[in-house]
Amino acid sequence: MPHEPSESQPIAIADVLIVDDQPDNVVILAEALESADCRCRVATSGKRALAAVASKTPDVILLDILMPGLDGYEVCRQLKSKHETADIPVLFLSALDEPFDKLRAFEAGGADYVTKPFHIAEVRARVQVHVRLRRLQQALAESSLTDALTGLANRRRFEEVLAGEWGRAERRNDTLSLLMIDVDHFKCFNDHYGHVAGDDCLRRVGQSLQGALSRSADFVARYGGEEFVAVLAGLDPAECATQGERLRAAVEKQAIPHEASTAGPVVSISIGAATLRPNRNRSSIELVEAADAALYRAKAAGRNRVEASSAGGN
Ligand SMILES: Nc1nc2c(ncn2[C@@H]2O[C@H](COP(=O)(O)OP(=O)(O)OP(=O)(O)O)[C@@H](O)[C@H]2O)c(=O)[nH]1
Repeated sequence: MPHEPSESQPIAIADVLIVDDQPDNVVILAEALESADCRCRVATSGKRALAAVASKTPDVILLDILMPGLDGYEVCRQLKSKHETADIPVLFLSALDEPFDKLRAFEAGGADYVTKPFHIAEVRARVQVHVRLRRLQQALAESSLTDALTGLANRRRFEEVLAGEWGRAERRNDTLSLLMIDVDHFKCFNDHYGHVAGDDCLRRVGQSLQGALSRSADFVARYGGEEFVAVLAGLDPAECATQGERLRAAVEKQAIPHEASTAGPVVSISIGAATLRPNRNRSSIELVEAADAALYRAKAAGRNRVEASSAGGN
């Protein structure tokens, strides 16, 4: 369960970027915020602010509007137009106090607006609210991509990773492999040992799979139910089958008793392995279907084995 910051908890140190060309404002803000669990960085122009964000993503940005060169509105617009920086809350701090100015700030993507001369306690309180909301948003984003039972990536995350890796492999003219993994006779396991034991078994299988993948780029997810999936880049079909065999052996080595299985005395998995070289005439669905067909053959051939797709790596 992701940690959700609450009202009563102090927030962890927050990284705040102060963007203002007036040194006096910067000093007052930095002093007040650093005494309130914030680490402040300073940028004295719009251009420098964009560079500071690119080098390290802050939790909140305090942004002046009237600055030489890029003004605050434009800085905010540029941040909001990029996927990596779009979610950083921007709190405008400006001497402009007409409703029209404030509206422009919100239209540019601002999350809040404080007029100068500001009351420092108010700025501090608003920063804390935005840090808390940002942390909550990050925790929610994380949990929406995580499988609650096993802690592995979930199907949604898998779809994202597969699309990303497919594109990357296509650009590099590299191969992409998929392992479709299914626990053998899992219905019998549940019937024999109960669903709580079944859940524990799925957790342990997930851990084994994760632990057996050696390269940092290798990816494993729970596909759904008792099915898991792994995405591996840059392997030929034989290497992919070898990785599949590592996973199969890792689960078998856990030696989780499965008296009701006809595939063996312990919990085992069947794996369908497929490797393709992505190009623009192909879709990743082809890879999933090839691995799925190979998994079907692994089941039909007696389970507890790896079957490679006949599609090959080209
Ligand atoms: N305990 C538990 N069981 C689950 C979960 N998700 C799916 N299952 C069970 O997994 C079982 C899958 O059964 P089947 O699809 O018939 O497959 P199987 O018994 O593994 O048979 P084969 O795949 O042919 O070896 C069903 O009984 C589901 O209820 C879960 O999160 N926890």
